[in-house]
Amino acid sequence: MRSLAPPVALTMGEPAGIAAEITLKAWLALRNTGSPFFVLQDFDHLSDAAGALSLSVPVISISRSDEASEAFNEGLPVMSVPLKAPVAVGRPDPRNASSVVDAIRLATEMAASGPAAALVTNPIQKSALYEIGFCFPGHTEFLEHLAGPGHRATMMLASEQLKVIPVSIHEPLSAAVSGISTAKIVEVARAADAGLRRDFGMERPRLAIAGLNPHAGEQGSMGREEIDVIMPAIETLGREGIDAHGPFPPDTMFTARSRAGYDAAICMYHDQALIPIKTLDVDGGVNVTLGLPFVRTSPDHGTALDIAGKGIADPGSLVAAMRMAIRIAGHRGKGFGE
Ligand SMILES: NC(=O)c1ccc[n+]([C@@H]2O[C@H](COP(=O)([O-])OP(=O)(O)OC[C@H]3O[C@@H](n4cnc5c(N)ncnc54)[C@H](O)[C@@H]3O)[C@@H](O)[C@H]2O)c1
Ligand SMILES: N[C@H](C(=O)O)[C@H](O)COP(=O)(O)O
Repeated sequence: MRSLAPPVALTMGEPAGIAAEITLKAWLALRNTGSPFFVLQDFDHLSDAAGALSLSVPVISISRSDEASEAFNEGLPVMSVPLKAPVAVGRPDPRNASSVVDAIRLATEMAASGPAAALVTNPIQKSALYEIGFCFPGHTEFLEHLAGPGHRATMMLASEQLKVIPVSIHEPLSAAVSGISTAKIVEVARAADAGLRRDFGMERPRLAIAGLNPHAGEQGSMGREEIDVIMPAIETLGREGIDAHGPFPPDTMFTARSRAGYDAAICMYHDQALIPIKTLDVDGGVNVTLGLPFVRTSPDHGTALDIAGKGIADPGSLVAAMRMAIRIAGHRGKGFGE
């Protein structure tokens, strides 16, 4: 099948991790589906990885994104972003960090200006990037910066069974807890509501707002954040016409029965959100950034340095990220059907 829509741009991620392996496997899964993508990666590194892992994937060099759709049925299109140092499996090399960042910048530019329908990012090893002065805790914050003033990035992780949006992202738990405010909860819930309408076609998303404390505070006897901070946010959201309810006890709000009652959970901190979704379906979960002027998704896992080069990496989450990026691009009028 051939697609007339622009291809998806995929970044290289951490070269010492599993990114090349899951990229090659994603091509095997998505070839002939009419959902072309190309990867910004070092050509030789990818070819070597295909050989070392015995994956029968022809790697095709392209210089422009519009060559990708034609090439995709024959092999994996690669727009070369050369690495600076040889890749040692499982051991990130800061000399390659600038290429990792360049790939994100280039792919973002293409997703923002039209040559790519969406941006999908492979996992990065943040510690390796910090060594060259990269000062963002993750893609989410970096992409918000690249999007420019007026854009607020909101992290959502989504699977068939659950969507979660944490109020704070990459900060220590103590700071996340002390930093919870009514204003932040309202801001994130508004972004979730808008993002679910725009990118997922929901008419009136039902948001479940998590509590912070055991038993959602047990009427104030186990913490007062629910009464003093979270409830006022829910009341504000209700006045704005946003369907938000809670605060729900965090230990039971992710059961199958509870999940049937809402479309997305607004969680008070990173792990409250990400533990349930990764536990339920790490191979089908996708990290989506809401609120950007371009579409961005990512697998929900990291660089998996411990299994790099072993041939056992599961490409499921990357494939799900590709499919979700294409669906969102379709909702935004940029994409194509599968
Ligand atoms: N989107 C991103 O860029 C992203 C997301 C999460 C973590 N990270 C980064 O990744 C690095 C490592 O993080 P971590 O160790 O917490 O999490 P991780 O997801 O890399 O690994 C956790 C465990 O899951 C396994 N695993 C991960 N992906 C797998 C796959 N596709 N198939 C089979 N097994 C898989 C790993 O082998 C490991 O045992 C950190 O630097 C972190 O910041 C990046
Ligand atoms: N918080 C994410 C997770 O734990 O899966 C991960 O760090 C990715 O974040 P970015 O998409 O901002 O890189």
